[in-house]
Amino acid sequence: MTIGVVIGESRPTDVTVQSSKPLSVGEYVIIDSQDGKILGLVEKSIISSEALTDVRNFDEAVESKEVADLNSRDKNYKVKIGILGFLDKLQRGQMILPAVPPLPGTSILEATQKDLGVIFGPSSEEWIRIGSLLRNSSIEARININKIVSRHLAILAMTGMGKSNLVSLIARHVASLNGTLIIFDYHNDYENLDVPKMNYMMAKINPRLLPADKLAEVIELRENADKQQRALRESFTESVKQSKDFWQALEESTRSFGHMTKGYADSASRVLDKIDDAKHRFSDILDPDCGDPVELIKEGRVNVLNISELSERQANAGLAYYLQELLQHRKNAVWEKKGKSSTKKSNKFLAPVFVIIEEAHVFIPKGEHTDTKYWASKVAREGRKFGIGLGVVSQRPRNIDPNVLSQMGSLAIMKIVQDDDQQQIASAAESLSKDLLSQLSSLNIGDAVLIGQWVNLPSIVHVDEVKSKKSGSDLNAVSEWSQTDKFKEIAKESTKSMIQKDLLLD
Ligand SMILES: Nc1ncnc2c1ncn2[C@@H]1O[C@H](COP(=O)(O)OP(=O)(O)OP(=O)(O)O)[C@@H](O)[C@H]1O
Repeated sequence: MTIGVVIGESRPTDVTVQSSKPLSVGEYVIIDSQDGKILGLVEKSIISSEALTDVRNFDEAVESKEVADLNSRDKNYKVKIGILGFLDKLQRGQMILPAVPPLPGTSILEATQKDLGVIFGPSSEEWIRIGSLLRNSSIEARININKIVSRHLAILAMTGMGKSNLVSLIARHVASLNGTLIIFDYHNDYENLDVPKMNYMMAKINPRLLPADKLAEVIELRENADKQQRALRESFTESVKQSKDFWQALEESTRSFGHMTKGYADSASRVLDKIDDAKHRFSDILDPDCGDPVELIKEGRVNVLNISELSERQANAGLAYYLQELLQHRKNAVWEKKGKSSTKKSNKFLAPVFVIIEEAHVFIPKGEHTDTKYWASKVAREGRKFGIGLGVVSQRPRNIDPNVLSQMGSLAIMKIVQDDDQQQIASAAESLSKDLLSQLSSLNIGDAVLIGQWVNLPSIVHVDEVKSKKSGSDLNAVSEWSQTDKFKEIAKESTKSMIQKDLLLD
């Protein structure tokens, strides 16, 4: 059905159209050009009224409204449509723009399932459903999961706009494909994630496996306390690492270093305090007897590593360790497959893994060195060769390291209003056009702009809500307070009856 006609000047990249009804920004349409069907995206939509133009006061506005209501030709729907390429070529994955612009007078048609289905919802196994097109809601939106494992992913949005919902959706699909996913969960958002055979665990750090400077970080020695750093470094010997009782051996070694080394008694004693403190405060996290924590990750499963109990520095050291080890395991596995491995050690992670880092701006910050950033950049650069994909999730894209962000081959961007966040994303993602960028502040919860290699074309979609996901949703303080009130009554009553019982017993 014809819904518009090309008018005015027309270009190979965009046309202006007079339409029969208002069209939504983000809607796909077909331009029935002289050279074949072209897919277009509504980029601008303007409605004007002849009668209500140049109105000078309220009375005139009221009168003009009556005139406008009576005149069926009063409203004018003008639309700017961006040209995406020839439809048949896009359906085969090629983006070819017309050399000659569509002629003025060319008809604009509604896009059908047959036109769009192949482009936005290919049916092969690696394309997983993520939702539907926001403006053509009958069309399924799918993403290519292979591309995010090989070329990485960023999920960026203001808080509460649906980042963890999207992560949960991806996790479900990965689980159904028997893939290996590791989520570093900084706010304990995924404990109740409803995926089969999920492996949920507290992230642990085995102090024996750390280099001395990292051990200093996790027991929270001050960075510039040089003498304490040295005391720990010298005491943290191979025999301490191998000893049965790690903490005791480390303490003895530190004590003896303090005695033997002139001018270090006080520093060693401070290190001993720190060790004692860490041993008690972080007993759940720093575990010298947990073996290699990477061994606890299960292949072919969704693994959620709760890092919410770790301090920022500990989480950083922990994440860096996991990333380094995972990359090494994948390298060994790939080399072994190619018959180039020099180690006889049996490798874990024989198939690709996907790692998601929540709160990426904390661990991969702009303008500041962190170990996680070092390893994340390495994974971002080398992951493609070795089958380790990185997913970064953040509500503050402006604070993420731009180099790492620009290595993310695919992006899901939800509502973002801050200008500097938008600019940072725009400079990291070439395929984010100005028009799509301008859409970001008007998106609703669960709406996302998808760009990059995981989609055939940039698209605006509404992501499916993961209904059974209990995590992440805002808590209902009012209802919980009313429950607490009831509990208080019960508590009061039961205490009363106990007091009565006690009196009777007396
Ligand atoms: N696609 C969606 N459709 C409908 N509702 C959604 C969708 N995605 C998320 N929501 C709702 O929005 C709320 C916040 O979602 P979510 O926890 O995923 O956001 P978030 O961006 O991860 O937030 P935070 O930054 O606080 O972690 C939830 O209550 C969720 O049910």
